[in-house]
Amino acid sequence: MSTWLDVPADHPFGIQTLPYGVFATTDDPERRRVGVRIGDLVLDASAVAALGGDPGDGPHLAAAWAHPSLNPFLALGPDAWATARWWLTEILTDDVHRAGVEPHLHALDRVVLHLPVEVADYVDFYASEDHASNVGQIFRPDNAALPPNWKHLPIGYHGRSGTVVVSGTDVVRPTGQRKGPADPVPVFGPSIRLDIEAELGYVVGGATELGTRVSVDDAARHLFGIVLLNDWSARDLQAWEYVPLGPFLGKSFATSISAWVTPLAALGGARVPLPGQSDPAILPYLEGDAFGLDVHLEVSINGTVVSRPEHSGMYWSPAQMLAHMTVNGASLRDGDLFGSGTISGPSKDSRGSLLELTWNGTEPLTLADGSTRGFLEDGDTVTITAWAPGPDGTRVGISEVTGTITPAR
Ligand SMILES: O=C(O)/C=C/C(=O)CC(=O)CC(=O)O
Ligand SMILES: [Ca+2]
Ligand SMILES: [Mg+2]
Repeated sequence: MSTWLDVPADHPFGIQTLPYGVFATTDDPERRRVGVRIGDLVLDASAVAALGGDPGDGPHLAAAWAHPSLNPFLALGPDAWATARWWLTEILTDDVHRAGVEPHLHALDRVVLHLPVEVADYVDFYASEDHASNVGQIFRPDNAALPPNWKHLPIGYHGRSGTVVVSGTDVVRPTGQRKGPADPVPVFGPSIRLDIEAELGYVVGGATELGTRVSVDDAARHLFGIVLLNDWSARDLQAWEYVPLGPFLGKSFATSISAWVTPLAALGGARVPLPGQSDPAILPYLEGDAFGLDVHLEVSINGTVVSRPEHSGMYWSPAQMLAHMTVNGASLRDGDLFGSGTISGPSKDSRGSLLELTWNGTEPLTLADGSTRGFLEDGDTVTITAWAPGPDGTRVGISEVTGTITPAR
């Protein structure tokens, strides 16, 4: 499959990828609408859909895509998502559409990208066995590395959807309470253990009714796509506040996601079996087509690569997380977002947080400029990139998530 556009066949954002985002042009910054990335261009999707004509499926999508978020498109559900992808592929591959489409392509460096989704509910899971056992050893050295429920259910917590920000947004160092072992009483001030968590975020559509549940087999009908997600975490605030109700202010100050949502439909070639869940056996409601995803991540701080986590090693799959999230009858909303949890592998250079990479700051990392880090300093820029295998030996680019730490206010 090839496009009439001048995009190299090995471009990670070629015709095999086609992620969705929300953009405005620098000339007209107030008019936000849905765009589709192809190469280093952004297609104004609603403008092209509104042209109508052959192949004829565009017009009903034009209205959904004219909005400043993907939510109305997410609400249309999986059949419309499939039609849309087919239609976009058609207009970008058959050059009969070239004259109509070309005026609606904008250079990536002439647009501003916005938060792609108005995030409804945000949940973060804890699905990497290596991450969970590392954090268990660090935070709870007197207990077993994994909690007793860990292999029976995908553990998660509800986060703060209103502080999910788009890639490129600065992150203000959070302030709060901490109490180290040597402090007789809690201390108030800016976090001194500010960390990252490299994760995938799953974007949900096709809202469901309260009281119903979604099976593992049906989950893919609600999983629209993925983003890269950085769950910024203040480890000192977290360690003091989290017993017994779990993460709260230590993680709610900001969560960054990529500007482009990669549709699950682009990741057919990345589906892999899960590493294995036979011991202990899982309950039947968590069984089904629980595919894993072979996504390769790279985490860098100020340009130095510090880790290469592999999503394929995750114990729990997104379909199982979605089934678990709704097993009690909780409804799904268009724009729900859930995180995979920190992606860590067995080797030291595949850990997805500084907490693990530096073993709670005791084994600092050295960056290319010779400076060392236990945790993040003001001015540090953290960037996560990723790719997944696509059709015919191509790579599907997963758009980066980046953010810079600014001083506490
Ligand atoms: O085990 C803990 O007490 C804390 C774990 C985390 O901070 C990780 C978390 O947010 C879930 C995850 O990203 O895996
Ligand atoms: Ca997390
Ligand atoms: Mg967060």
